[in-house]
Amino acid sequence: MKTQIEAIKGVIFDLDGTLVSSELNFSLIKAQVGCPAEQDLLDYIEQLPSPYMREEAMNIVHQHELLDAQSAKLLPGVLEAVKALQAKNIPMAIVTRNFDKAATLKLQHNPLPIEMVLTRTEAPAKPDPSALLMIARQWSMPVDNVIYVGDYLYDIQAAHNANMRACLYAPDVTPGYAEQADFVIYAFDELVSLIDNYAEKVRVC
Ligand SMILES: O=C(O)COP(=O)(O)O
Repeated sequence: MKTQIEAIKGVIFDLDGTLVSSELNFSLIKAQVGCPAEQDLLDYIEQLPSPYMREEAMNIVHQHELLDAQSAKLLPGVLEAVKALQAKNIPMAIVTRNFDKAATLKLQHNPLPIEMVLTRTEAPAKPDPSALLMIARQWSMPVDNVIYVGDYLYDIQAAHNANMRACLYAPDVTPGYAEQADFVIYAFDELVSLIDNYAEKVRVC
């Protein structure tokens, strides 16, 4: 049986560790809010028993995120790749687990020609696919035509939860979960070649 591979017509990016550098120390943040190392930080905060405890914990997270925003820098090759995709009229968006103020600051300090940005303030955090699906809907684009590019397991999971293809950006070490991604890139110029290979025509294998 032939499998049809849909063309890539839209690209959604993760923010931290993909477009910009991040020094968020999750071990430290978890220790400060009392979250067990193996538990997801946001899930842990959400299940805290009182609004006061949730607010206190979230304030700590916000402080770390705002501090991180001061030092975030565009990663190598990002601007060139984004401009190349813009020149090809590929719609682009950003989905991040950051809260809105931190994401806004990071992008103010590191401007990119990408207007649509969804944070955990606007949509449930990854690996929930809601933000990715909202963007595909906004673009009126089938999810098969959209790729999500990120550097972490949650990014792969969110893409697959949205029935999109997942592209892992792994510039340093290739993690074990890389095998779950549909594509792995080690540098940003590879993304442009990837889109070129998949943008023009629907390939059948
Ligand atoms: O703040 C985080 O948890 C990570 O942010 P990201 O989704 O942009 O990688």
